[in-house]
Amino acid sequence: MEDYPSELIRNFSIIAHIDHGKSTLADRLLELTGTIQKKESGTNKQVLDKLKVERERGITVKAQTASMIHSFNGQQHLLNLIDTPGHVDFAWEVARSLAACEGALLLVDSTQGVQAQTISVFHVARERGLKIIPVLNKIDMPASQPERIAAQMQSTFDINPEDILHISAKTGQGVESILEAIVKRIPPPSGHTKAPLKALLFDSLYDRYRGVISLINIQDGTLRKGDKIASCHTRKKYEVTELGIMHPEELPTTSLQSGQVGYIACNMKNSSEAHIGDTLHRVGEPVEPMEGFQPTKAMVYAGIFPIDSNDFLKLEESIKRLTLTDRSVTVTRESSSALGQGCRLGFLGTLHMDVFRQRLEDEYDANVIITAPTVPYKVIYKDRTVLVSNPTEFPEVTDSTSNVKEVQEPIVNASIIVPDDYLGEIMDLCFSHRADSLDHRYLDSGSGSTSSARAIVTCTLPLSEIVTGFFSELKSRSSGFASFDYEEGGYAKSNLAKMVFLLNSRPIDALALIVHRSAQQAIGRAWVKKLHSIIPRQMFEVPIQAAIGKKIIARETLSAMRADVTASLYGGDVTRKMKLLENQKASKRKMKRIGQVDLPQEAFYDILKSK
Ligand SMILES: Nc1nc2c(ncn2[C@@H]2O[C@H](COP(=O)(O)OP(=O)(O)OP(=O)(O)O)[C@@H](O)[C@H]2O)c(=O)[nH]1
Repeated sequence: MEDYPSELIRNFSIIAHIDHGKSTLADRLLELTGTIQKKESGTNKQVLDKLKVERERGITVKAQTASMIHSFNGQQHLLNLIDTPGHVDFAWEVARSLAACEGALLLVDSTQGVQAQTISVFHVARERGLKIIPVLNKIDMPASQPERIAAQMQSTFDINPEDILHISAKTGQGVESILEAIVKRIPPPSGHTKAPLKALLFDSLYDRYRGVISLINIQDGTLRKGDKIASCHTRKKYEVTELGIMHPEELPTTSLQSGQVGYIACNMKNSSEAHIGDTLHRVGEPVEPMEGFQPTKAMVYAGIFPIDSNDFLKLEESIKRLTLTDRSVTVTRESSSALGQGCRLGFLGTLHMDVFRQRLEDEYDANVIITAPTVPYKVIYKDRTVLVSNPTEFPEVTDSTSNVKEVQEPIVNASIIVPDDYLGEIMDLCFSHRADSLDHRYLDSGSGSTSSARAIVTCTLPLSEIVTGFFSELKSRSSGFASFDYEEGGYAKSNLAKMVFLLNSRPIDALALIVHRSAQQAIGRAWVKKLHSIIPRQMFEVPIQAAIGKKIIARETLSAMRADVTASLYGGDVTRKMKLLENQKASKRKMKRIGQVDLPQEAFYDILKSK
C-alpha cells in the first residue's frame, strides 16, 4: 500500500434516496475497475448488499466499504468507496460513513427527481464540507426527464446543470465519466504519512473466528501488522494481528497509511470495545482525539418474547449474537405476566425494528412475539424527570393525586415531497397525525400535461404518530409518489395517558399502550374489536374492556361456549375418550391464564402482528 501516497487516493461515498440506484452503481464501479468480475446476466444480486434481508428487501442496512484501483492519466489511483445505507432510520450510519470521505456522488433517479432523502443526505454531506458530484441515473428509461430534474437540482441545491453527469447504472452508460470526475473533482485526503498515527474507527463487523474487525480511515501516519495501538476512548491497548483493504472482500496488506481506508483485526473480543467515532493511536504516541460521533439513540422500543416460553434463553442468545453485528440495538431483560420472560429492545426506527425481527427469524429461526412499538416519553415529576419506554411503567397521569407535573413526547421535523395532485391528501394525513407548523412550497413548476409540479411539505409530527403505519399510509394515499424523511426535533408537552386492556376485569400487561387523549376513543374501540375477533371463546362470558385510569373507554363481550371435546363420541370407546381428554389437558398447559381466561400464546402473536 506504500505505492499509494495521499495524492493518488480518493475517498468517496454514494448518497441517494432509496432505490435511486446506489448499489447498482457501486457494482458497476467495482466491475469497471476490475475489482469484481462482471456478473452473468440474470443475476440481480448486488455485491455490496450482503445481508439476506437486504437482498430480499432491496435495501442497504449496513454500510459496506470497498477499495478499487483505477488507472487515470497513466497513474494508478486508489479509490475507496464507502457505501452508505439509504433509509431514514440509518441517518446516523450515513453521517459516520461520510466522516471518512472527502467527496460524495449525489445520485438522483432521473425518472423521479429530488426526493425527501436526497435533500437530507445532501445537507449532511455539505455540512461536512464534502465535494459533491451530482449524478443523474436511469437515463436509459423512457420516463427519464434529465433536463427537468437537472433544473430541479439547480433550484434545490444550487447545482450547476453543467456539472451533472448523466448515466445509467444498469447499462453502464456514462459510468466511466464518474471515475474520471472522482479523480479530478474530489480532493485527496490531507494526512501526513510521517506524522504520529491517528486513525478514525468508522464501522465494525463481527467475525466468528477473529472477533471484532474494525473499519478505519488512517488520517495520519502508517499502520503495520504487529503495531501496538490504543483507543483514545477506552484507553485499552491492542496489537494489530491483521490489516488490509476491502477489495471488496478482505485482502490483507503489509501496511495502511495516511488517507487509506481498510480493516484491522486486533484481538478485540467484544464488539462493545469498538466505539464508532473513536480515535486510535500508537501506544506511547498520544494524539488529540478527533471529534467523536453522537452515540446512537434508540427511538422505538418493543418487547420481544418467544412464542414458547421455554425458548427464552435460546432467543436471548440469538439476540445477543445479532447485536454483535448491529450495535445500534439496545437490549434489556423484561418480564410480562402475560408473555413471560423476554427482552426489551431499542431501535433507531421502525424499519430498523422490522429488519432486526426478520434477521432474527431468518438467521436464528426464532418464533417471536413483538409488542406494539413505543417511543421514549419524558415524565416530569415535581423533583425529577424519568424516561419511560415501556407502557407498563407509565404513571397514572389521570389520577389527581399523582405528582406528575407534565408528560412530554419526542417530536420530529418531517419533510414530504409530493406531486401537486396529492398535496391535499398528504396535508390531511399530516393533520390526522397531529401535525403542527404545517407549511409547503414548490420545488418546480411541473412540465405541462405530462407531470405536475412537486411540492415539499414540512411540519412537526409526534414521533409516536409515525412509528406505526404512517409510511404505508403515505405511500397509499399518494399512489406511491410521496417520499418522506425526518430528523429529531426534541420533546414537546403532550396530553397522554396509559390505556390498558382488561380481560374479565384483569389487565393484560403486554397490551398496554400510551395514547394521545384526542384519539383514545377510536384506539380503544378498534383494539377491543380486534381482541374480540381473535380471543377464543371460553366456557363463560368474558368482558373485554379498554380503560384509562378507572374509566372504561370501550367494551365488547365474548359470549360463552361449551367446549365438550368428547361430545362427538357416542358410546363406549373409553380409551379414545381418555385420549381426547388428555389432549385437552396437554394443550391447556400451553395456555396463559388471565383472569380465568385461557389464552394461547399464539393469540398474542395474532393480536400484535397487525397493528
Ligand atoms: N433502468 C434502470 N434501472 C436501474 C438503474 N439503476 C438502478 N436501477 C434499478 O433500480 C432499482 C434500485 O436500485 P438499487 O441499486 O438497488 O438502489 P439503491 O439506491 O441501492 O437502494 P438502497 O440500497 O435500498 O438504498 C433496482 O431494481 C435496479 O435494477 C438504471 O440506470 N436504469
